[in-house]
Amino acid sequence: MDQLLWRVLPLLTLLISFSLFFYLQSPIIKLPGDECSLLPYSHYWISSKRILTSQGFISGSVEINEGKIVSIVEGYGKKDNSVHQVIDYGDAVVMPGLIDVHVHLDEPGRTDWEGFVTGTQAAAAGGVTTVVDMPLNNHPTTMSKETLELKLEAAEDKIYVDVGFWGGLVPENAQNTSILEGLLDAGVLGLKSFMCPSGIDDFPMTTIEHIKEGLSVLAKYRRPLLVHSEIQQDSESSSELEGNGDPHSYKTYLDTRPPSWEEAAIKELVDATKDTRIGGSLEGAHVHIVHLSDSSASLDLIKEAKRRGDSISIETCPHYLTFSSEEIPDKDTRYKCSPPIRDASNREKLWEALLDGHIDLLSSDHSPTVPKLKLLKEGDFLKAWGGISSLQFDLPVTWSYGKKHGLTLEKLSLLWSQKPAKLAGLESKGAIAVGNHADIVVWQPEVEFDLNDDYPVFIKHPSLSAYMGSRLAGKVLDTFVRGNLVFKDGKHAPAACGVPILAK
Ligand SMILES: NC(=O)NC(NC(N)=O)C(=O)[O-]
Ligand SMILES: [Zn+2]
Ligand SMILES: [Zn+2]
Repeated sequence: MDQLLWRVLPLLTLLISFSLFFYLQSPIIKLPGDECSLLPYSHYWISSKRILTSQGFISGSVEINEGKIVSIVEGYGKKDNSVHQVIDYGDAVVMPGLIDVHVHLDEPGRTDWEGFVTGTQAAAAGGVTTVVDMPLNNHPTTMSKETLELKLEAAEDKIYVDVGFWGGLVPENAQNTSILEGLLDAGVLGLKSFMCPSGIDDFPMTTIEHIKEGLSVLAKYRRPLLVHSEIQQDSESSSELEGNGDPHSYKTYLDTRPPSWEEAAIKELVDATKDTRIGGSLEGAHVHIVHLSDSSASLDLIKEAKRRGDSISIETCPHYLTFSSEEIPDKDTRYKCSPPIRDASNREKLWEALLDGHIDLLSSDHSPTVPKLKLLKEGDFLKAWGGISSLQFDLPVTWSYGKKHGLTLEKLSLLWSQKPAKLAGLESKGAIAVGNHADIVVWQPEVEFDLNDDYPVFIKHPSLSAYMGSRLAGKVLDTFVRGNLVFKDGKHAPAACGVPILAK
């Protein structure tokens, strides 16, 4: 009997110490009712042969505990599944989650257009772990502390990924800097303004004088101003064409918004940004040109400003890199946006600028509406709502077209995670690095899929997206936001546990 005991005892001790080990790790066991994550633990390792860290690709594991990345270990297969909670992704790519800094979520006020639930579920399904919401299309527009508070209230328990907010710079608050300071103190990550009509009555356009006022306030806060850079030109040709062309033809619309609109706005902006240089009167302020379409004179002006040392950056969007005006079918208003999608040679020059680093980052400018206002049946390009619907497809669209142009995964991540994090001032996001939020997308660049009616699309109005019907490469498997597995195999976590991001 004694002998038997001596044989069993070491085994028993081993068993007890194992159980104790797991018990002590037990923050990994979440409280019942915590429905933020599809994982039952919060301390675990992600392993893969292709992990894109801030130091480049490694084969190995990322340790995640309580929402943060706590260690990164090289050597795939080194983590023993029987001792640790390991999620082994094989050769799927593990990359920082995408940060989409230009999204119109339209809530409160126009939840029938999009909304926090649908928009952020679409983001999670597309590997986008943070979105920054635009101050317009929601009603009221976000241009004061009070209207930001309405946004925050509306977002409560509805966001599946983290959400930051841009505030609006409009004539009213540009002339009353205490409203502007109140808005910035309340936590918007920066401001956004339009140099042409925005299409929304309670978001009026700003002149360069308003913009300079805004920049002088922003300089103190060291936060950026994002500008929709088009100024309407009263050239005879544009007004003539607006009246006379066939509204069902895309070219009619294209001709009403020539590149000279973008050029005129950017000319005024780069004149102002010379003061953002070190030692200048606007040092600390930064101008970010949103959704650049014109890859000729407008781009040259910005390149020159950058060379001089101005604090200025540019984004473009996948639709300008994917589509071309020649290919847009008559009456297909899904492609209408401003500035407009231009011809194929313009698109190729945009790719060149993107790959050469002259264009800093990518964003979706996801700007949906209700199908009725997109006039899909009538097909009237002049009257239809301008805006592209694409949030869920940022990653596969960029990759599908980008790889043909020589885009690498490293560059893709720079454009979609690292640079956007920098623009929005999100210091703990945008890279897989120790100490950062565990915001991660796991995806298979080589896997193709058809974006057809059977595909699970979470944006509110899939029929408005010009990408529907296309075949894309790059399948998102899983998405983690601050360590919570928020999306897996087509399903979201039961609760919406994204966090509103406010600047301090
Ligand atoms: N009111 C809008 O959402 N406008 C948007 N519309 C586009 N891009 O067509 C935009 O970002 O300018
Ligand atoms: Zn715009
Ligand atoms: Zn927009």
